[in-house]
Amino acid sequence: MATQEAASQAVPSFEYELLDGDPDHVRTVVASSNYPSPRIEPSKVKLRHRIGRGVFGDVWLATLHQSTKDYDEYHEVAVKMLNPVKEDHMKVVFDKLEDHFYKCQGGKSVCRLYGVSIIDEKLCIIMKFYEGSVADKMARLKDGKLSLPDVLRYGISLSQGILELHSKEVLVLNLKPSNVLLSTKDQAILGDLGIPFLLRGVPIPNTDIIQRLGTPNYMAPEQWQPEIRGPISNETDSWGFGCCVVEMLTGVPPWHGKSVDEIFHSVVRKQEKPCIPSGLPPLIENALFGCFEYDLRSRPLMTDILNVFQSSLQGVNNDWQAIGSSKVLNKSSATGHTEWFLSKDHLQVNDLVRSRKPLNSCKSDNMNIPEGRIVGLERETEKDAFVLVRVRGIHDPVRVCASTLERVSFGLAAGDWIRLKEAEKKHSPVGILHSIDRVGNVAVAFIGVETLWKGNSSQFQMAESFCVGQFVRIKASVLRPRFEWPRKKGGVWATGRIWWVLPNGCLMVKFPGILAFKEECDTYMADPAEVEAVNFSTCPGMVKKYQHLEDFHWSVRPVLVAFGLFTAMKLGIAFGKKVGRSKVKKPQGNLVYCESQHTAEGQNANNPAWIPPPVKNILFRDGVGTVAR
Ligand SMILES: Nc1ncnc2c1ncn2[C@@H]1O[C@H](COP(=O)(O)OP(=O)(O)OP(=O)(O)O)[C@@H](O)[C@H]1O
Repeated sequence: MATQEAASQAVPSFEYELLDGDPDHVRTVVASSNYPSPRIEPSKVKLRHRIGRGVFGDVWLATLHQSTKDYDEYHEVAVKMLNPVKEDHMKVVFDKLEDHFYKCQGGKSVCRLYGVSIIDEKLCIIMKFYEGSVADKMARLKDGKLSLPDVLRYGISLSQGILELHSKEVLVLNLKPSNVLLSTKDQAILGDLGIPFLLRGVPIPNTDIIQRLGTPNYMAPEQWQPEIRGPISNETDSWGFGCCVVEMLTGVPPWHGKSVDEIFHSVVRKQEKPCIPSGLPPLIENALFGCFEYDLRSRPLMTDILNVFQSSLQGVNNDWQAIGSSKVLNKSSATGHTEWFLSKDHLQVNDLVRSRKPLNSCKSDNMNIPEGRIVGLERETEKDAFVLVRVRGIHDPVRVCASTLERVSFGLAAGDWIRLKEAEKKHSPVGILHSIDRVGNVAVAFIGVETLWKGNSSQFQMAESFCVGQFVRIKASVLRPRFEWPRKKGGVWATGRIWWVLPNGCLMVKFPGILAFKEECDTYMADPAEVEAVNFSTCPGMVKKYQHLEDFHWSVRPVLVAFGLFTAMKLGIAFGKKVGRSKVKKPQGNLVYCESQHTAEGQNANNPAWIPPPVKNILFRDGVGTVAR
């Protein structure tokens, strides 16, 4: 209560400017006047009834009272009342909310905001009331599906709204049909202006509620544990957008009927993707496939999606029908990069370039151009554009397909492994470079940071790179690794094989040398700063080399033991036979005991191939006995 009073006292009175009496044009004068704050006194908001309850709070229909000395006005508004936050965080979050308010102002395709307030000790966003959402419209239809032209139309304005937020460095993270509102002109309006993004890291008093960064059915893989599997970035919203479109087309939300744990298992662990209905225009289908790439770097940006939707709108008709669903195909090129990945950086004349490494690979298979400079561009076919590269030692410029080259600035290219010169405690010092511009500004993903880390190339040096298939082990100097890691008998760190590299450099490691009975227990994570590569050449001595061989598969040891036994038996048999034969031929004592026969009957009785040829008669020197078989 104290917080609320304090907030209310601190809140300056809020003024509106009414244009032509149209509530659509009620706009705050805060931004343009002397008023420093969009805060609205709680007494001016009268809650009427609750419209709905969401993961991050409730939405109410309310009346906003506005009075000046000249007039008294009441406006119908919607109030998003956020879930309670801890009292000692209230001020910080309220300040953030205020800042968020300014950022989200003025977009054409985003929900119009009127102000922020604290009502009943809960943070509130006061916004324009819209007639309904895309989810409401779908609920009114018999099969719940929208027509393709409607989906494309809504998709266009939705992507414009998302782009407006991205331009202010705000991520939405909660794209779903109930958060796509509809204007009176049936235009899609982005209704959730990044509430999960705003509230990330803010503790809530109710510890029973699991805080998530979105709504499970619509969440991208990195959104589940952004500090570990991140970063969350603009492409995270591409996944959410794809989910929205699939639901609009099919009438069914992605992962419908699955529990939160099951969705996590499908999306994050098994790397499954929502099903895309077949029969869509190829460009749309291709963009949707791209939205569901596991590695966010391979997904399209909102501008790419907007272009595709705009160009597909002409020429589609209402007759489209969802025919079954198609699984996502891997559309990566020879280097493992999608067209969306490649479209994120365009080469220019004078750029330093080198041959592009395949995705998650340590070395380029084809280092045709170890280093060169672009001296000419061919732009006729943008997608497969060719460039002319001047390479040292070659007289004429070489004509190369642009997609096989990567730009190198300040010695770094997107995808490189880099290490911070001055380590920070809260995150790994080793990360993956996501982008570098021509003046050296970089965006890097680290374990321990939820979003992309922005800085300058001078803060980094190259780090050892890791790739899928490599064997790694925790460095001996690391006593307590960031993530759990198995040990071998005797307490030494086990060696595992990299199975996947996440966009922040987090290594997903399997232990083929350890027999795991549960699927969930067979994958471990590792901080690249804490591991070292292991291979035959770095294993000193035969014992270490043999131990490394055991890391390849848990069956190596049993197979080798069996092989050893087999060899021992074979040798035994051969030796026994020799001895036996020589004794039969040259009997010297009363009793001739055939050792090889005994061995074969005892340990390999089930294996006829191992039994020596039947012995009909064994002669004793004195001719007393015969053993028949
Ligand atoms: N400005 C608005 N005008 C009219 N209806 C709105 C407005 N904002 C939200 N709604 C509607 O209120 C209902 C509840 O919204 P809310 O955003 O709280 O729930 P949600 O979308 O299910 O969950 P989340 O909290 O994850 O966003 C939804 O049906 C939504 O369409």
